[in-house]
Amino acid sequence: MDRQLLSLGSADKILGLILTALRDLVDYDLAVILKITGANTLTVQKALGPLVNERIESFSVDLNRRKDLAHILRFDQPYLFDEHEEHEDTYEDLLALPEDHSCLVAPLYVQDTPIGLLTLDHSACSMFSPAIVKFIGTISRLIAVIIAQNESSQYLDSLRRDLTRERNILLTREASHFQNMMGNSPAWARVVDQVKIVAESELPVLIQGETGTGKEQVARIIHRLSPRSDKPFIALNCSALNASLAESELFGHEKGAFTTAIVQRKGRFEIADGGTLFLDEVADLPMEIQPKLLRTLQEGTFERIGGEVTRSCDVRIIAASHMDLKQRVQDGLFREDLYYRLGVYPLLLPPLRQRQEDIILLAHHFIQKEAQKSGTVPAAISEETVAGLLSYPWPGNVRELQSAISRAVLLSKGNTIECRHLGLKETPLPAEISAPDRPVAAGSEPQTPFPSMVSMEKRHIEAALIRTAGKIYGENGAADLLQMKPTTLQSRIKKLNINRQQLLSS
Ligand SMILES: Nc1ncnc2c1ncn2[C@@H]1O[C@H](COP(=O)(O)OP(=O)(O)OP(=O)(O)O)[C@@H](O)[C@H]1O
Repeated sequence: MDRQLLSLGSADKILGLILTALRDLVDYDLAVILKITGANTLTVQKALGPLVNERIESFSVDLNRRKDLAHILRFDQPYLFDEHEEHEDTYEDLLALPEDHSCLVAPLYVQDTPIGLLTLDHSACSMFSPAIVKFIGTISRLIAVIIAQNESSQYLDSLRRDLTRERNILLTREASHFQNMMGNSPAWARVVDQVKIVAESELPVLIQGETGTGKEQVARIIHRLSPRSDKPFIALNCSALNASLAESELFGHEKGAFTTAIVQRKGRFEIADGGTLFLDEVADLPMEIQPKLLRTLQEGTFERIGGEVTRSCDVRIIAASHMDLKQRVQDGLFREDLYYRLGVYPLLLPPLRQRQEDIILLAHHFIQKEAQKSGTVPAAISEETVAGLLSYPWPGNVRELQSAISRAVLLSKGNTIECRHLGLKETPLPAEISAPDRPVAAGSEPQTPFPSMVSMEKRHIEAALIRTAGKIYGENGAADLLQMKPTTLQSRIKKLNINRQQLLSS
């Protein structure tokens, strides 16, 4: 549509255009469009012509009092006042009109409903011929449609604004859910996408990933983004639970059910009713209890230990494991049917070494958190430290990085963090989940080339640019973050062929 048409804007502007155009066709001294508003009141929307004054522009009249106007409004046709007929002036003496003048009033109808009035006045007599009256009859129908159309588009506009506001609130809320789960790498972006999708559903989710990759955090975010967010999120760590303890934790017990059951206790299923139950380290759940869990998941019912009442519950299950659960099934340590029940939506969290772009980002995030805690300026990190962080395999993933940074901030005593402050030791990687990704033992054939310093520097600068949304200069700019001169940073960006636009849109 024509941009000018779209920007016509307010009703006042549109009605002004209509009355101006009308004046080219019909000679008038005053043309007024009034609208029926609220409690049977006619209110001036727009007035034009030499006789306009401020009082006319703010004029409104109660139709219960003005029976003459109410009567005219009952019929969808213009009414021309007889010039010699005694009639009450529409604008109740606000106009200085001679005794004999021309006055035409046309109701504005949308289908069968009157929505307002168009009045035309002229100081001279006999200005409105029958042809003009007929023409005004037609034009008033068009004016009515335009007014109604404008109102509905304003209504749609306000709805759109409300929806946008609502969407922004939701997005901010969603963004705040992810704010402690940092990451810009493609691998992490895929996790975030999946989390958003699965959160809206009721599907059971099985989160797998090495230790410290953020499984519990992700489970909490799924719950917070789900329709169950106002109901409880209850977590149970299944490791180190024997069968009877696991049963009691899951389903509760009645008083006296066993020697130590001195009081009755609800289980996690009962407490989580309506919400989400997070079964952490589910691979460790004793075999004996697995059929009972399966039954509850299938039927939504359970009994407390020592209880006879069958209770029902409505619980969404999110399970997590740092072990490969399928392998546990193959090893005969986990029931296959339960595995399929829990793993309807599998979510694999990438290890930190597969999120190279995030390592420096997370390191800065944790440095900042430390600085916030101690009320000091965030520590800087040396280039050697950056290379060290990027080449380390991070068997303990984000948790290990977080601990390394906390330690380094302490040891560096407010100075630049050096590699030695991190205290990283080469450790074998966990075998369970990331077999294809294990590091190459010294002396054996490397699977992937060791990253060069130049590629590390490029990644580091890219991470800083992503973090500052491409800003180089000034406070909180990438140069500030990297503690280098902005001009030096710019020349490095050029030299390393970093395309800021591409980087930020990817
Ligand atoms: N993307 C991330 N951004 C910021 N912090 C993170 C991120 N991922 C994990 N963390 C932090 O790392 C720590 C470990 O996360 P979490 O406990 O969720 O991991 P996990 O996979 O459940 O660990 P485990 O297997 O040992 O139970 C937490 O302090 C968490 O806040």
